[in-house]
Amino acid sequence: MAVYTDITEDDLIRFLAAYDVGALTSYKGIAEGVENSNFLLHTTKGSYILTLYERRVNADDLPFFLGLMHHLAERGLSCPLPLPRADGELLGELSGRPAAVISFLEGMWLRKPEAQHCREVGRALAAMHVAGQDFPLKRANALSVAGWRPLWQNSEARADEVQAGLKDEIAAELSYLEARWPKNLPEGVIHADLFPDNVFFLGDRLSGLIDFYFACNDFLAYDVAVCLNSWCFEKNGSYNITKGMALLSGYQSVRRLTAEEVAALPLLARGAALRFFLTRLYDWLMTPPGALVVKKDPLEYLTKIRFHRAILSSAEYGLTRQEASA
Ligand SMILES: Nc1ncnc2c1ncn2[C@@H]1O[C@H](COP(=O)(O)OP(=O)(O)O)[C@@H](O)[C@H]1O
Ligand SMILES: N[C@@H](CCOP(=O)(O)O)C(=O)O
Repeated sequence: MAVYTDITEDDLIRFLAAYDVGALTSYKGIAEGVENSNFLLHTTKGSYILTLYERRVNADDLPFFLGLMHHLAERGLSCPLPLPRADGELLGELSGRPAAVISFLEGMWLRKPEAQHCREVGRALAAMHVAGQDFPLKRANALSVAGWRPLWQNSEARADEVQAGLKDEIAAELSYLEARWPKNLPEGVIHADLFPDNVFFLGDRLSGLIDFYFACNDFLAYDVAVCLNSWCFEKNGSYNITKGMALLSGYQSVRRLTAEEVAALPLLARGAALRFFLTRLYDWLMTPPGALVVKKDPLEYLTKIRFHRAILSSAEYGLTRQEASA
């Protein structure tokens, strides 16, 4: 359960007095998520999410995240909205953390997404990329290639505790990617963490995207790679090309990938897999015992790195031969 910071009812009531949300009737910590502390609030006016921003979120970045949610919602994308306080601010402070009240998004995330859901996610991702094009704020991706080595250096010495040989394999992978990482692909605002637990569905219909707290400016196709990794692999580690095909065709029904993006896909997918491997490895090794969070398995992402390493052509992800060789 991701509740890193606890709150008291008295503090919460005082905090909510600055918002037009009615009177608190109940609240509870949410047993999901990894990064921030989230609480579900019920008030006389409805349901809301209270988020306390934790360790990986830099308070200076919050205007970017919260502003982006507004920008996307104004352009018709379904995502939650931060509520303004009476003084017009979107952020307050609770239990010593920056905190916001966010509108409640109806729906559930899918534990077993099918190809049709992957198609919807591809479409929604591309719609987000298009809607983000005129977002005026900028935020560099702190977890892109330049951020991987410092992250690795924190875990490297203990990597072989997780699996023998990991230290050498990841060192080689990192050097390979650093030397070849693309420089000139189409850029824009990306979600950067659009995993199944950040996409809500009502029945088979996508009802919205949440968790914009890794959003940043980076290669658009890198976001596609993050989604291929998180939506199109089965629990046994195999890549499901039907899901890949659906996700890519859904994406391209809204925004076509350029020939350069298609050619870069295996490398981007490898990098995206390394990025999540590294944050998971760090958390695996560093999270203190007893912390109220479910740690995610880094080895799931090692399997994905190895899969992408063996890819010879982007057609293997589910692009048609024509698209893959254009
Ligand atoms: N706006 C929202 N509406 C409804 N539920 C939400 C909303 N935001 C978060 N949640 C719930 O909180 C959980 C964790 O949120 P998330 O933003 O993924 O946390 P974290 O930033 O810690 O990863 C989600 O899986 C969902 O159950
Ligand atoms: N999606 C990341 C971890 C971040 O968790 P989220 O709950 O913020 O999506 C992973 O799976 O490693």
